Amino acid sequence: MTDTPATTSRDDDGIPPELARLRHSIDNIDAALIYLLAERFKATKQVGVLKAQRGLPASDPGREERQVARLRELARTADLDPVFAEKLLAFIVAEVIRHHEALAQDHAQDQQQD
Ligand SMILES: O=C(O)C(=O)C[C@]1(C(=O)O)C=C[C@@H](O)C=C1
Repeated sequence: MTDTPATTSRDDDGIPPELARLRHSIDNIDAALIYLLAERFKATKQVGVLKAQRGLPASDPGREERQVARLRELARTADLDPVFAEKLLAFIVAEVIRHHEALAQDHAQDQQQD
């Protein structure tokens, strides 16, 4: 089998052009979401290192509360379901906290070895 690019004309064969156009747009949006998430995780990794170095807790419920309120409001303005926006943030933040905890553990182990 030969390699096929991510978006192939073969994928679009035999489907209505309008559907193909919309799927192309969806693929672009999905790509943007992946790049945006990667940037967000790069930033939160730096936060995790900083927190580990200073012995700060992985999670900050007050900050999360403010983020939820802000994103729910943004979602309303953008005509997106605020409940979905809150769930998405919770999903992402849970992963960030997992990373923070792993970084804190690594940092504690490094300290013990010194
Ligand atoms: O802002 C922080 O303190 C973070 O660790 C980042 C972040 C986030 O992903 O936005 C993650 C965990 C905290 O509970 C709050 C926010």
